[in-house]
Order: sequence, then C-alpha cells, then structure tokens
Amino acid sequence: METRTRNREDTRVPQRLLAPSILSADFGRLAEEVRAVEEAGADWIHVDVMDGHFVPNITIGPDVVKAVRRATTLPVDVHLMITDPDRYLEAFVTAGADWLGVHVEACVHLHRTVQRIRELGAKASVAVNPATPLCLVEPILEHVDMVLLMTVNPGFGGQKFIGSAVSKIRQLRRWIDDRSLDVLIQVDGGVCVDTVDVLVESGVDVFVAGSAVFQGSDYHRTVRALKDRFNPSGKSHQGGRD
Ligand SMILES: O=C(CO)[C@@H](O)[C@H](O)COP(=O)(O)O
Repeated sequence: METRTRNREDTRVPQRLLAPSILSADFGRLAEEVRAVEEAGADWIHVDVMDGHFVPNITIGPDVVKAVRRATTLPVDVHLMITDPDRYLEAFVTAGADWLGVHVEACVHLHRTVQRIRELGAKASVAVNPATPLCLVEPILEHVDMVLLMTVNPGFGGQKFIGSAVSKIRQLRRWIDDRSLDVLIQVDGGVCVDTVDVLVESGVDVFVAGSAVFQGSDYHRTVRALKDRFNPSGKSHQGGRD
C-alpha cells in the first residue's frame, strides 16, 4: 500500500476509495449485487458483521464473507461489530477478509488483537463509535493500517450522519500526518453526496456507503457521482492482499 502522507508541502492528490456496504444490498441476490457495484467502479466491498449483542442487529458470518470473496476481485473489508472479536478473527480472515476491523469498545487487549489480525495476513483496522473519545486509539496508531470513525451509531443502514464526528476526523488526520504514519482514515454511516464534501475536506481516505449506493437504481451513476466528488481525476483499486 502506498504511503499517503499529507504534509503541507505534499502536493500529490490522494486517491480516495469507495467501499459500498452490502448491508443495504439485496441479500437474496448478493453475488449479483457485489458484481454490480464492482462493475460500477467500487474500490472495496464493505461487509458489516453484527452479533445482536455489541449492536442491536444480527447480520452475517464467515460463510457469507466466503460467498462475497468468490463474487469479487476487489478487497473485502470486514467490519466486526461483535463482542469478543478475538474468537472469530481467524474464521473471517480464512473466509477472505483482506481488511479486518474490530471496535475499540469491544477489545480488552486491543494491541494483541490487531497484532493477531496482521499475523493472520490481513490489514488491521480499529473502529470507533461516535461517542467514544478518539484518545483511545491514539496509542495504537503505529500498529494499525486503518482507523474507522463511525459517523452513525453502528447497527443499521440508512441513519442520519452525526456531524460531531468531523472534529474527530480532523484530529486523527493531524496525528497521522504529524507522525507520517501509513494509516488510512475510513468513515462509515450517512455518507452520501450531501455529506461527502466535508469528509473530503477533513481528510478521509475511504468512504463506506450503504444506502446511498444500493438504494439507487443506477449503481454506475451513484458510484460515479460520489467518486467524482472525492476523486475528480478518476478511480483506483488498491488495498488488497499482496
Ligand atoms: O456499519 C454500518 C452500520 O452499522 C454501516 O456500514 C452502514 O451499512 C452504513 O449505511 P449507510 O448509513 O451508508 O446507509
């Protein structure tokens, strides 16, 4: 993965990535839906795993991740919204997760957990809920590949964007740039054409969008509309396994 420092003197235009969340897809035609967003220009496929305990909803497990893996050549980004994620890390990486994210609120030994994800061969991501202080991930930044800042309370698609997350994004961008770290910032929840500009300006690298993509009838048009706002120069594919 390329280093993406954003120091003031750095004039490169970074490529930002779109990761449609299959939570809003038609599960009865999941492989078809995944292929359709890949064809439309998505960069990653985002998979939301919920256990009915850490969040008040239940979604999918490793077998569905396996099916997604078979349906696409894109990086598969698995977001675990589950209690005690350590029990399932290996199962999700074996199923095909290129990126595996755990919640800071769900981990007792966060450093050990992210280390284990990397040992298993996946990129490690740490997710932070809207009401959780950012300082909880500050000590782990050197050891992760991505921080996922939730811009809604996790559990459901189609919720309203929580604007107070923007100051956290800016703070995180400063920490990453000041230390020249190779860590991506991802946002998830309420991402759409109305919210994307402030997110771009705050320094987001990876945009998860569920309902904004899957509820439209023309995935090409929606993906293009979002990506044109954050990548005027075109699309990129990156972030998979080496
Ligand atoms: O993790 C989650 C919800 O917990 C998300 O990935 C949602 O799926 C995003 O949905 P939209 O807000 O984009 O509809």
